[in-house]
Amino acid sequence: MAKQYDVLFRLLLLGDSGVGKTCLLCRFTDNEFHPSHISTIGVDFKMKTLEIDGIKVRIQIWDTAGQERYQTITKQYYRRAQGIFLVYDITSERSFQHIMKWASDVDEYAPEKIRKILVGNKSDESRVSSWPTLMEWTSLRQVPSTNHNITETFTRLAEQVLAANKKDLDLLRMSGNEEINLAALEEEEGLYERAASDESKGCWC
Ligand SMILES: Nc1nc2c(ncn2[C@@H]2O[C@H](COP(=O)(O)OP(=O)(O)OP(=O)(O)O)[C@@H](O)[C@H]2O)c(=O)[nH]1
Repeated sequence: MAKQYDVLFRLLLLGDSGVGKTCLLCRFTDNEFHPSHISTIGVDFKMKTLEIDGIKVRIQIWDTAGQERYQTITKQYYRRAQGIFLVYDITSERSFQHIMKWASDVDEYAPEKIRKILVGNKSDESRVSSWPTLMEWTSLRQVPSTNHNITETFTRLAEQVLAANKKDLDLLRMSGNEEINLAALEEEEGLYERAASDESKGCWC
């Protein structure tokens, strides 16, 4: 049987409630958009496979609730991620200001090697947050930002995770591993199953 992927890893969507994390994910995996805001409860995930430089990359994308009351739960997922999207809404300065808080939580709870990308969502709206502030922030924190389309945004972070783990991947490949699971899913079956059973509740679009 042909193998389904060469490498699997986990990405996490973080940001205030309402910035559009669930919609970003649904547009990426199912090409669907729904106008209503139904807050995510805890966490939810979807999978997608991309091909990058001839490598089949399976990504498991975790959509976290932006609401404060779920943050104890969602923080538990940081340390299992290889890449993080810090999402804000370009029409909400407040959501951009809160990025500092999200980023410092990532620094505290996520592995050092984690790759981050800043995403300004709702680019179809006319009000845009202050670009000088954005530039200052991204250069200070060395976090790249993106104004690309959805697929490009997910692909860009996946490329960065691949590049960050290249040495380990090469070693694993040389030792004959067929499918390389950076997310080490087998250790977390309970977590995985619980989230899967909640999927219909958390993400309807
Ligand atoms: N105009 C516009 N609206 C968007 C866009 N993306 C999302 N929205 C709207 O923003 C609202 C919130 O979107 P969600 O994806 O549910 O937000 P979320 O960040 O997942 O929210 P929580 O689950 O509460 O953390 C919804 O009404 C969406 O329709 C976008 O690109 N443009």
